Amino acid sequence: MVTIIKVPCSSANIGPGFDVIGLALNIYLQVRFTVNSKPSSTYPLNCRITYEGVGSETVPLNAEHNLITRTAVYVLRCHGIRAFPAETDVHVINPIPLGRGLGSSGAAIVAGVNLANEVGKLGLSKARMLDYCLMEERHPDNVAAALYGGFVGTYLNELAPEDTARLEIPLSEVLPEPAGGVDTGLRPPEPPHNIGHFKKFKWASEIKCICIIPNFEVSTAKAREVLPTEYSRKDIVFNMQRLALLTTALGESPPDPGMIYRAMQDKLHQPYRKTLIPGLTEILQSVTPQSHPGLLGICLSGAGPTILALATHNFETIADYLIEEFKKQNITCDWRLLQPAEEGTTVTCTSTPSSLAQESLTYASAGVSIDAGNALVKRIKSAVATTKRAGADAEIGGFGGMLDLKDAGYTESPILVGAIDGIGTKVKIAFEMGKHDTVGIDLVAMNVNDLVVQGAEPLMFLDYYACSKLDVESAAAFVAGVADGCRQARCALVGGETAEMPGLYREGEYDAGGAAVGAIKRGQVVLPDTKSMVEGDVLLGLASNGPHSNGFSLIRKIIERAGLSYHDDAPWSKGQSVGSSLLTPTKIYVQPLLPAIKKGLIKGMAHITGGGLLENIPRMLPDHLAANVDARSWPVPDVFKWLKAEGKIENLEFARAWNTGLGMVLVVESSKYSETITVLEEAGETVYAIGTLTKRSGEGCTINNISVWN
Ligand SMILES: Nc1ncnc2c1ncn2[C@@H]1O[C@H](COP(=O)(O)OP(=O)(O)O)[C@@H](O)[C@H]1O
Ligand SMILES: N[C@@H](CCOP(=O)(O)O)C(=O)O
Repeated sequence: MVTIIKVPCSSANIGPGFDVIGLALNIYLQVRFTVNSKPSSTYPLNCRITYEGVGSETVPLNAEHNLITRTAVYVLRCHGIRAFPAETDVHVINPIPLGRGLGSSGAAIVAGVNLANEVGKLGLSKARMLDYCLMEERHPDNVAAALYGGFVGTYLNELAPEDTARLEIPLSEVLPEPAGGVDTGLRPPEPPHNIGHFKKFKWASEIKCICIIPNFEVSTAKAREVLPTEYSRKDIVFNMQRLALLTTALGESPPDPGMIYRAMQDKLHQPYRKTLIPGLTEILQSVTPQSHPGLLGICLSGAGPTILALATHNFETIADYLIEEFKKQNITCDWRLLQPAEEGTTVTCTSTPSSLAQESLTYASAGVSIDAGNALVKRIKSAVATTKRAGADAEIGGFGGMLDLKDAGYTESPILVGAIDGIGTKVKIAFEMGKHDTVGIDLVAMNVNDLVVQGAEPLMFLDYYACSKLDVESAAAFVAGVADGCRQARCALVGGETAEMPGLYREGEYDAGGAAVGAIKRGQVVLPDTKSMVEGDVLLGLASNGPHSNGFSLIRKIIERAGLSYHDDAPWSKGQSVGSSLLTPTKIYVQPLLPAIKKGLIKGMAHITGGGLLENIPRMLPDHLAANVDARSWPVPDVFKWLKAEGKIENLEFARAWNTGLGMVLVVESSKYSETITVLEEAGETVYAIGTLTKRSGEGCTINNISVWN
């Protein structure tokens, strides 16, 4: 049996709530343990620790020194158990940055108390566990949020003098060096009952947390040493007034930026901590809801140095700006877009086959949440409805999606065309950036662009979203992107599938695919019309949006080899991060192309995806004709120039891996090419005459003057 304890990180104080309020956020410490019955163990306290993630080089793996296991031993000893059962295997997976004000120590302590509760079968209530946590971390904000989840307010009892004395007794009395004393064999002092109290507040779902995480640590202990021991009545009243309003204001939809921004001011801790965090005051004052729409408020996260900016939109712009402000102090930062972890600490057991036979199982216990699936359907209904078109109402919930061809304008039976595709590894950049609302556009684009090259009008779309554990927020953002793509292509999103498959995908990741159906009116030419193509026909190229949705395995390799993070500035695009530039959605060419198709201006089209110009152009040509393309006739976008140079990509490989700046290539009769350009330019396209068709003697596509790419 493997038991998994999952504890969220937390942001404490939220401005005026020093030592009072905490917000659990969705980065989780995981402690997995098994107890393997053995007569004895050679590990200290019978516990073997392995560790992966943040701090793997610094966090001690000796159970007497490690914060998680030391905390667990304290709780066990309070219950007369001197050590872990022989032999306990503890594996820690920690993605929480240490010493940055995101409650890593609070999470470790909560995990330790839960670990003791599980291995010792102590049956402690959460309230009692909070008492134990508070023996180690004396401020309740982080531990209460991590234990209970969500946005919490806390207070500690005023203790009797003897209890205060006991509270002061540090862990060192019960644990051997270096924690302090020798193992006396005595029971350690137990915490008084019900020391900590908490209340959960509402949190408006549109408020997200931008965490700007500087590349240096500030220990919470040090950040408490710089605080005064006494405050003026004026400063205390200042904070209390703001705190009282803030806790309600953050639960109201829509949130009031003016109120929240002012209510997040503080006079009790931030002004004193500026000595530890260069530029803190200036950075906190550098953004307002007026200067940065979407921003609600900004403060130090916990004891810092992380900055917490609450916002409803424009997350990346706000983050980029704050990162630039830190740069002025020569501090580099990482950033994360986080959201509240409502559930708090969870403990799950993965049973071995023999114990599995004993339990009453549920679908949820196997990791599939029907409730989350239902919540997602509710969330996406309105976005899906915006894709309604003639013939389809785009209402989800049925077993199959429908479209009435007659209502869609097809009175005679049309030719139906289907396409199916995925996004590829571009999704991995969405995971890195925590931005899920554009890859759905890529998914639609990859399909509908394939339909339109046949001359078909896209009519309906269905998407497939598969993940390990369904995160309603990111799945809803993904579907909003799909709906956006469908609106651009004017096709109805008539259905889809969300598959939650624990164990199949990595946690926090997903994959997506989709299929589109379109139609060609009876009598209209099906493209490519290879019979009509002749030598001298002109090739037109339509500008792309950079790398569309293929070639990303190579792109990711180049970025990795260049040592860049996706949050770093894009070397090829000022003011944009690597990730946001690469997430630019694939261009959807449907609406600009359909009028030109209807006018009979186009003989054939090639959607430039994997295989690039070299492989895709010949797909639309007859065997006797070849494309002669001049590499000087269109500009290669800066992103491609940088990728080519950084990856030392040879010219022919370049023309095969990516679209080089052209997302679509058209064959047009030479007499119609200027009219076609006019029609396409009027529809907003950038068009280049890139070559002509000639008699084929060898390759189906030759790129001349390719050396301009050197
Ligand atoms: N998962 C963990 N395992 C062991 N020790 C940890 C873990 N997480 C945090 N700690 C300890 O807590 C310290 C950070 O605590 P603290 O200064 O309170 O910062 P934070 O703001 O991250 O809570 C780390 O340097 C480390 O010693
Ligand atoms: N209220 C405490 C919160 C410390 O949080 P951490 O995440 O920095 O440990 C304080 O401000 O000292």
